[in-house]
Amino acid sequence: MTKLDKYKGVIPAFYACYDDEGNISPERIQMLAKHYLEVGVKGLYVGGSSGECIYQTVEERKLVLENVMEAVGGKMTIIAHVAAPSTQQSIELAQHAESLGVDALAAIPPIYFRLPEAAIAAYWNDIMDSTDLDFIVYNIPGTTGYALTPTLLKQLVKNDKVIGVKNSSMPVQDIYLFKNNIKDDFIVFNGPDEQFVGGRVMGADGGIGGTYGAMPELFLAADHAIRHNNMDLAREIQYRINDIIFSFFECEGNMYDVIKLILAKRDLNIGRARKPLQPATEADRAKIDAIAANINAAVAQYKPVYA
Ligand SMILES: CC(=O)N[C@H](C=O)[C@@H](O)[C@H](O)[C@H](O)CO
Ligand SMILES: CC(=O)C(=O)O
Repeated sequence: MTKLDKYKGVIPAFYACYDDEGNISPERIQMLAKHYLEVGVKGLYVGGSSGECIYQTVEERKLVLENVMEAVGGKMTIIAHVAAPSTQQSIELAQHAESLGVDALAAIPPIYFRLPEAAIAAYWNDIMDSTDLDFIVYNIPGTTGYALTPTLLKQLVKNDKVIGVKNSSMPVQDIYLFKNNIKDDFIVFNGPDEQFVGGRVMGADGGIGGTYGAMPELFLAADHAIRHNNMDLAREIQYRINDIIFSFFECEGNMYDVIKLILAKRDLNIGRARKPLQPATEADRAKIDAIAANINAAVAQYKPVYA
């Protein structure tokens, strides 16, 4: 068992939990966190895209993390995503997360302005310098417009706090770039859920994903198949996962709103996605019923792989 084993596995990106008025719901946060603990995932990634972080205030984000920690802290690995519009707010969130006892911090690059790489490095280093926690660099060029380079990563890892990269770029070969020749005992998390199996084969140690929370059992089954070298089964499960993810995208509503409506059908009501994320439409409702049934069928089929 190495110090980094606690990060190796299936880590759902935790969804924003609101009450029926759209305010942060401590009860629903605790309910959802306990649900994932029971399902048996390795940890939770709190306050990322799936947590709708950019649509929440610093105070709201603190409340979210406090409730996750109260419900499952110490029982699962908790990674707090703390990037916020300013460095000052990001540091405030980082220090708050440290005071709650999370395992690690993660951050996207600075948002909105296209800043030079030196400013991006300084942003990540400022956050790292503000706590003693492990730090995960988040590479998600599709949404941030900045693609992490191995050159910058080699510079960043001079700081021992950097333990890994969450890689959400699309080329699976980027996992090789961030895994190979960076430093010993370095973690890469697969980002795109549609290529969880491909990323793992390329060397990702685990995954953090935005759709895991809708069907964690399928990712646990795929993870089990990979660990047991059953690649035909791993691929079969990945294809089933992808059919489900692509059906999310056939809805007019935003994926997170669609997923929330699916979770509500399983007695996991966490409210709706915040605007400007588009709400699911009436026309989506029938599709959502069918997707929920498809997820249930896939879970019934593949949960026995690991359970
Ligand atoms: C761009 C984006 O949000 N990527 C997420 C994180 O890597 C993924 O987990 C996606 O939510 C998922 O692959 C669905 O497309
Ligand atoms: C999907 C993901 O990793 C996030 O919520 O940031």
